[in-house]
Parts: sequence; structure tokens; C-alpha cells
Amino acid sequence: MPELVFFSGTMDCGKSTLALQIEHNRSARGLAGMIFTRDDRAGEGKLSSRLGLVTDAVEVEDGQDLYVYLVDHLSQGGRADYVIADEAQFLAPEQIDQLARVVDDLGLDVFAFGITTDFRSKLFPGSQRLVELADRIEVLQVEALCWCGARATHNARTIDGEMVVEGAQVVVGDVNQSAGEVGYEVLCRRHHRRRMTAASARAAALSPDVLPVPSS
Ligand SMILES: Nc1ncnc2c1ncn2[C@@H]1O[C@H](COP(=O)(O)OP(=O)(O)O)[C@@H](O)[C@H]1O
Ligand SMILES: Cc1cn([C@H]2C[C@H](O)[C@@H](COP(=O)(O)O)O2)c(=O)[nH]c1=O
Repeated sequence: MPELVFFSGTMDCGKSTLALQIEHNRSARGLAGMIFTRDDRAGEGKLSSRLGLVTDAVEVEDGQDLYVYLVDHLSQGGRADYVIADEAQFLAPEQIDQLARVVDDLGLDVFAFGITTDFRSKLFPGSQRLVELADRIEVLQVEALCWCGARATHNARTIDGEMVVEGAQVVVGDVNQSAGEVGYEVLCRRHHRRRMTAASARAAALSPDVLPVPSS
């Protein structure tokens, strides 16, 4: 039975790498994938992993009907044996419904990859719809870690290493950004709740309040 599978995890946990591996294994067996993405850091029409792999993809536009796109592609003689959708958190809920229809009416597997929650730990609308509709949700096995060593479950947005909680839901960016740029850091829930990033934890550890007082 074809399935809609949602591979989810924090930023930087290997989602795009897995998408590229699925694509590689299937195309090595002569299957043809339709690869969708939206706002990948590598630029328009790209699906990229931090391991350096990249492939071409169809850049999804606002209001684009993904079911109709596939039907048009197939009826013009194109092939599609399965579908990959990376950065699926950026898709509109209607586009997730269209992907579910691709599974049910066209009989294709759809593998969607994305983060579930934003920097305020609120669901992205596309991810919410995936949680509602997916046949299966797979949490990635390679755990990203918080600076404290615990499993990272949340995504923080940072400016100069400090966590921010105001701003637009969508700001394309990366972990390990340079000074002054909007960046991201993955944290465990405890440290996300306390807004404690690696930089603020380091600063707190160096603060005179917590330095050991020499005994006289
Ligand atoms: N230099 C490296 N050596 C080994 N693994 C790396 C290296 N850089 C990144 N990675 C792996 O790649 C993962 C990020 O992969 P990526 O597919 O870009 O993540 P995502 O799509 O989830 O944001 C990291 O969690 C890490 O496991
Ligand atoms: C938390 C959060 C992330 N984003 C953006 C930042 C990146 O461009 C992508 C996630 O990419 P990855 O391949 O999973 O690393 O999402 C955002 O726009 N808003 C957020 O709150």
C-alpha cells in the first residue's frame, strides 16, 4: 500500500540527508522520483544536505496544486514512481492534502521531511496537517543534541547566540551563523523553556555570580 510518511525531527538531524538517500536508492533501481522542496538554504530548486550532497528539485510556489502538477507531468509522458517533499513545514495545509491525494488516487508513496515546530515551539501549519494526515510519522534516529548533551527536541532562533522569541514564523537560515545574523540552535525542552543557548550558558558560567569565591 502506498503511504504518506512524515519524517520529522529538529533542524540539523539529517532529514535532507535521508531524503537524498531514499532518492539515491530508488533511482539506483531505475525508479523516477518527483522531488519537491521550498526555500532550501542552497537556493531555488535545490534539495541540499549539510553533508554536501545536493540534487535538483521542483521549487513549490504559493498556491501551486501539487496533485495537479503530478497529473500534468504524468499525462505529458513524464515518469514519477514516488514523491519526496523536503522542507515540508513550509508547504500550505492544502498542499499536504494534495500530497495525500497523490498517495490515495495516484498510488504513489510520498515521503515528506520537515521540522514540526518553529522557534516558539508552535506547529508549522504544513507540519500540523502532516501530523493529521500521515500514515506514518518517523522520528529520525540520529539525534541532534542540546549543548547540555540531552536529546535536542526544539529549535531556537538566535541573534548573536541569544535566543529570540519575536519575529516571523519563516526566516530561512542555518545553525552556526556568524555574528549579527539570524541563526538557529537546537535545544532540549528544558533549555528552550529557559531560553538558555550554548552562548548564554557559557556567559552565565563565567559571570562573577557563579565564579568560585577564593577562601581567604
Ligand atoms: N562534517 C560532518 N561529518 C559528519 N556528519 C556531519 C557533518 N556535518 C553534518 N553532519 C551530519 O549531517 C546532519 C545534518 O544533515 P541535514 O540532512 O543537513 O539535516 P536536516 O535536513 O535535518 O537539517 C548532522 O546532524 C550530522 O549528523
Ligand atoms: C525553527 C525555524 C526554522 N526555520 C527555517 C530555518 C531553515 O531554513 C529551515 C529548516 O531547515 P533544516 O533543513 O531542517 O535545517 O526552517 C524557520 O523558518 N522558522 C523557524 O521557526
